[in-house]
Amino acid sequence: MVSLIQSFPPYLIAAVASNWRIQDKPSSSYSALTSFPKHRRTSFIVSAANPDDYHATLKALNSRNRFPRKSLGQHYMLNSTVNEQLVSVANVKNGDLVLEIGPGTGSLTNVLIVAGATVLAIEKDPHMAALVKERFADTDRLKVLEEDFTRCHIRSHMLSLLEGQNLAASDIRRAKVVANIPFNISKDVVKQLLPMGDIFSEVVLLLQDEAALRLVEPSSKSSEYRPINVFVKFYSEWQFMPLMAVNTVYCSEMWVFGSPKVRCNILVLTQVDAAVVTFKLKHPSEYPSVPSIESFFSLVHSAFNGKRKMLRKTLQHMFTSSEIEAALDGAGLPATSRPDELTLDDFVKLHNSLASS
Ligand SMILES: C[S@@+](CC[C@H](N)C(=O)[O-])C[C@H]1O[C@@H](n2cnc3c(N)ncnc32)[C@H](O)[C@@H]1O
Repeated sequence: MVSLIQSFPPYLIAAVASNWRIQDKPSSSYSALTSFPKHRRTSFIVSAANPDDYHATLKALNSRNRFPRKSLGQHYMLNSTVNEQLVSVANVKNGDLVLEIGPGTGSLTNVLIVAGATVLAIEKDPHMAALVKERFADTDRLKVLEEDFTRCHIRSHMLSLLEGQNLAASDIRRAKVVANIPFNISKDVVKQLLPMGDIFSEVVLLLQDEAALRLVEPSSKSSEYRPINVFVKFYSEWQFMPLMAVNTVYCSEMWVFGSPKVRCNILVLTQVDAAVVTFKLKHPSEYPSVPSIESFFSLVHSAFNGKRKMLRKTLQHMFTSSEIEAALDGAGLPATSRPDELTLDDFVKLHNSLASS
């Protein structure tokens, strides 16, 4: 890490020591930091994107004396064009109701409000929730809830907002989700939101490209194929748009060895390969026809217990071998089928055939 930092020209290394104050012109150099007392926490910036984007973000963080926190996946967006792309992909129009997860400093929230949306923002970090409330205190088109999205009752929050809109039946539109989410909760977010096609028309997420590909790309006969891929296809039609080198800022820790040794919080301005994934949610009336969605996914999960095993083995705690073979036959599948060979349609046929046996 030290050699990485040293490889940057000094003007790209902004020492923002002295309690995290931002300097308009990065001036201090890396070597200046080594004169700080041992174990003193300090911070500095490596590399630089568009100065306006990073200064706006850093000033917002500085106003609350905050570092981006790794545990909360706080990678803050420094490309305002990416925020605009997200809003345009979701086709956000005047009067839309939009759910944003993790508004952070409010850079995407701002673009949503400018586009005319009313925004419900769920932010787990109390400091960032307070920052966003303060930043948009002048508008009544933002409601910020300080909650953990993975634990909140999003359906009841959305229903009370939709009901409160007092719209005529012909004007009621389903809401949208537009968010740059922390990568560590991307699977939870997808699992919670995709079955809500009665409330949301689309979910547009900025995801790390590898996480995005794991969710949407693997199809049957691929070694990466998992129950989550069957789940995504059951509830949505998706589109994937890769974005190379998106500028974000996050915080990392390092020891700078010297005399004395200094522990630093480093603000790293970095570029990540991300992707915008749009899930067009099916309305519940469009879901594949199964007698029970719960028992359908229970079958899919059981089928993948022992991915390389044949279904007549993995499902034998639920059905007899002859029931499974008859159902496979009824679904037009070989008796030796394995879970990663079945498409969504195949699973539906297999489930329905077993359910009626
Ligand atoms: C990747 S940052 C994105 C921030 C901002 N939207 C942007 O584009 O710069 C993720 C945000 O989600 C928040 N967050 C993390 N875990 C969360 C959770 N479980 N529920 C709600 N917000 C969460 C973080 O505090 C942070 O503000």
